[in-house]
Amino acid sequence: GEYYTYGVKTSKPKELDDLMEDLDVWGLDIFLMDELTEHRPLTAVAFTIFKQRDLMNTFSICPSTLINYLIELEDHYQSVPYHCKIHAADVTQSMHVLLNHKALESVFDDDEIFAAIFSAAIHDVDHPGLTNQYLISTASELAIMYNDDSVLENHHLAVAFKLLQHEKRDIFCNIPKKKRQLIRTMVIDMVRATDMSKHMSLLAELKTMVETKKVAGSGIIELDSYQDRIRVLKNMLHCADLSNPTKPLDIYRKWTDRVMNEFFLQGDKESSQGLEISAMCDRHKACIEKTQVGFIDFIVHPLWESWADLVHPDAQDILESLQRNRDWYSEQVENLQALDKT
Ligand SMILES: COc1ccc(-c2ccn(CCC(=O)N3C[C@@H](C)O[C@H](C)C3)n2)cc1OC1CCCC1
Ligand SMILES: [Mg+2]
Ligand SMILES: [Zn+2]
Repeated sequence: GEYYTYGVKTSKPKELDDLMEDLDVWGLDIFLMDELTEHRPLTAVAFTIFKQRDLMNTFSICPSTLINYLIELEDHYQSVPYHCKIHAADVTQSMHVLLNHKALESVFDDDEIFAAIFSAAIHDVDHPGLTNQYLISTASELAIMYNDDSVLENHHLAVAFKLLQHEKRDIFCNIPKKKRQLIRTMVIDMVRATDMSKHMSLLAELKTMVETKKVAGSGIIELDSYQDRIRVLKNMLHCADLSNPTKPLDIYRKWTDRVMNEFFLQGDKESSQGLEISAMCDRHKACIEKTQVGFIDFIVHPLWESWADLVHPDAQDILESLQRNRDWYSEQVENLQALDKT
């Protein structure tokens, strides 16, 4: 058919070739990827990563089955401002870069790499643009289904695995049963760990691993138990999910606009339903810049500082980018405060 090198149609093959040069670069312009792939950023990014990592051969996945699955998966991302298919593509590409850290070289095997990339691609599928707290407070169908426990994250997993149940989409069909179950277990562990309510315990585990880190002479980390290996992978996906503030400022600011839009739409819903408007969801009261400084200081920097310790010195440039962005948003807060005084 018309599928090109990257599994998708494009009217600008040269420009897409150039952009794909940056597939393993932190700060790839995922919004340009969305444009050049005619709004199939997730299919293009995931397919190309699978190809680059030779995962189709390793797991005997036929390209058309992978394309069929990725297109169906991408079509199940809702057109909400933040948790859309571009976010999924962004987290998948970010995961791909983190897996390339020198300190992690040849640490993970093919099963773990496949599970990690697959988890990133599916991790927010069918996200309604509402928070777990909102779904729980409104006794939504999803909250009832999942008994208020990691409601969205369990839903993303169920949708993603259900999409596999069609023979022309089942990318696991040639994987031996035992191995398929191991990969499924790892994927469930990783996606459940993207629930913000798990953040503090995940970070505590990461800090413990840093303190007890065993490093070979080459600087490569030694992880000898499943628990340790999955702990690193869970933190890696959580870092990728919380990577917006570490990207180039113009890209970060687009994500801020989108996440605030999604929060404000929830606030509008809450207001029209006579509910109390959730924190940061009131479009008439939010201070976007101040909230980003707080988000970086209390959540993003502590996490990335620990990650950078674990893979030292591989994430130094990421930390520096985060610091620059924090300073920029902090200056905006000062400018706004100065304005209030005029
Ligand atoms: C660019 O800005 C952000 C980018 C990402 C996040 C963020 C926090 C936790 N995650 C991980 C997924 C998650 O758990 N949730 C549940 C809830 C916190 O909404 C998040 C959106 C998703 N992602 C937050 C961001 O800003 C904060 C939210 C509004 C102002 C400060
Ligand atoms: Mg999520
Ligand atoms: Zn996410």
